[in-house]
Amino acid sequence: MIELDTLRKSYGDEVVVDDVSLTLETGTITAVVGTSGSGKSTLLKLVNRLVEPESGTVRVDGTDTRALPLTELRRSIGYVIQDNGLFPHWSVARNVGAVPRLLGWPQDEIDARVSELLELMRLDPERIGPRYPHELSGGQAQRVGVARALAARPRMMLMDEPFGALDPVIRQEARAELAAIQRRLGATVLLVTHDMGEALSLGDQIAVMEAGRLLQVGTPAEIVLSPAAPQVRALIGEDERGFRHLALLPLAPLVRPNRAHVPTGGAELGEPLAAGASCADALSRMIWTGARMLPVAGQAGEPPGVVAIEDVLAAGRAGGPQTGRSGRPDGVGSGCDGRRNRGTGR
Ligand SMILES: Nc1ncnc2c1ncn2[C@@H]1O[C@H](COP(=O)(O)OP(=O)(O)OP(=O)(O)O)[C@@H](O)[C@H]1O
Repeated sequence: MIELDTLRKSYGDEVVVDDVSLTLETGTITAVVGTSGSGKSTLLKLVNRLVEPESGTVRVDGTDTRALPLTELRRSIGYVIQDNGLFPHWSVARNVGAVPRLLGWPQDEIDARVSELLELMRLDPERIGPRYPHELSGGQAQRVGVARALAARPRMMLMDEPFGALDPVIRQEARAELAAIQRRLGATVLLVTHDMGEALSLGDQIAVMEAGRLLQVGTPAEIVLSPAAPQVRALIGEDERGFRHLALLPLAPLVRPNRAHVPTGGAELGEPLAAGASCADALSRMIWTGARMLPVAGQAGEPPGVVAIEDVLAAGRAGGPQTGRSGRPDGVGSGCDGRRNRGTGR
């Protein structure tokens, strides 16, 4: 667990981080969102002590980070910054292997890890490994930056707009990949993003910042259903709340047996929706095809079923009969069980 306890930092007479307290549970992703200049990056830098707080404490598993040697602290925390921060005179492979090398890993293990991570990031180790950062596109350099941060399997990751330079398709894949890696490593992640959709799809917890202060901390469902301030409402987008809510809701609880004999796929309806799809995915397909009922693939050995537009709309309605404040179901058939629907957020 990482605890930020009343952290404060000023530059001149501007208080950039204003008594911020936040707990990051082990193995979770906390997404920090907020307007430009609200202090998000500075908050991240206070955690790995790239910036020292004027007052307040950061504790990692109960230990005040000031009690740890700075190099040990930094090596134990993966750090990804927007402009990737790669060493320009080092090859990609050397950049990715930097922390394992500092930690004294044997060279063959470093080489294997570098190849594994580059492949994970869809970068050909043979072709891209020997290149220098200036020979990469912005998106490739950003993926190398993420690979480097993951290299020594850190238990903590600080990520500052890690996907900003990626095109939408690769960004979606990179998000899904991050979620999978994070689950596998059980890492604790603090992620800064401008993109509310990214925050909602990746975050177990969302922290909204404004002028150095935390306006609201909550689950994605709490932020969407009960924004605590007009600024939070604005970040969500008044007219996007319905879709944002639907993107958080897994479709599975709404699936009925296929008694209506809806065709399972075909050119008109497309492939059946994946068992792990969100309610937003279903509604989007319904709008596009004009179908009011769609086939859904079965979960692990279950037969395929169908989903009806009425159920999707009812599940997405804020304050509707099925939706509680925390996003947990109050009744049978609700699609809103508060579970994050990672990787399909928009
Ligand atoms: N080293 C510094 N010296 C002086 N002022 C700074 C310094 N670093 C940040 N600031 C100021 O602190 C405020 C918060 O900056 P920060 O980078 O933390 O915001 P942010 O929310 O991450 O912004 P963005 O979303 O635009 O990246 C800004 O007004 C910025 O100008």
